[in-house]
Amino acid sequence: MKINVIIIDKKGKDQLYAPLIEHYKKIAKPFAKVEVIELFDKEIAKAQDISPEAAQRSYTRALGKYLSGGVNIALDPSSKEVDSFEFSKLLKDSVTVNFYIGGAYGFERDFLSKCNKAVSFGKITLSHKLVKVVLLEQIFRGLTINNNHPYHK
Ligand SMILES: C[S@@+](CC[C@H](N)C(=O)[O-])C[C@H]1O[C@@H](n2cnc3c(N)ncnc32)[C@H](O)[C@@H]1O
Repeated sequence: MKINVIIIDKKGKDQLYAPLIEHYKKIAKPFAKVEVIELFDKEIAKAQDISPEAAQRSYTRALGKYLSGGVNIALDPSSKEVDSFEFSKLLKDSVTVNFYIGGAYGFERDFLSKCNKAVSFGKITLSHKLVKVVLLEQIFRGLTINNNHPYHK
């Protein structure tokens, strides 16, 4: 199984969280190959200076090319809240699952409508860097639930 975490973020800038991210990728290996794909370019930087709408459009442009392969799940604070057991079901019976983390201005409605599902980790807004860590822990937890591994107990 392949799990891609696709995030609007500058490459290699999160040294604070990098060891945790590597940790979760490593311990998930017996169950799935987890890859983190960071996307950021001049167009996104420029759009973020123009308006929230322009920023969201630039995120859709960057993320959109990944939508064609696998099950697509956006992380969106205003969508349906899921607990860890519901979350684990998102990982069941799929060859490829793509998770999307938005930039500072969140997602365009149009992008969310193209995903198979949008889920929330609660009403609080987490920084995109912190969401990445929380998501990776939940991915590992979900994989252990699905594989009956004691970690989730
Ligand atoms: C700084 S937040 C953006 C906040 C933006 N105002 C919004 O409503 O989406 C950056 C990204 O982190 C993710 N995120 C932050 N808090 C979240 C939560 N509670 N549940 C799910 N995703 C969250 C989302 O993918 C969001 O696009």
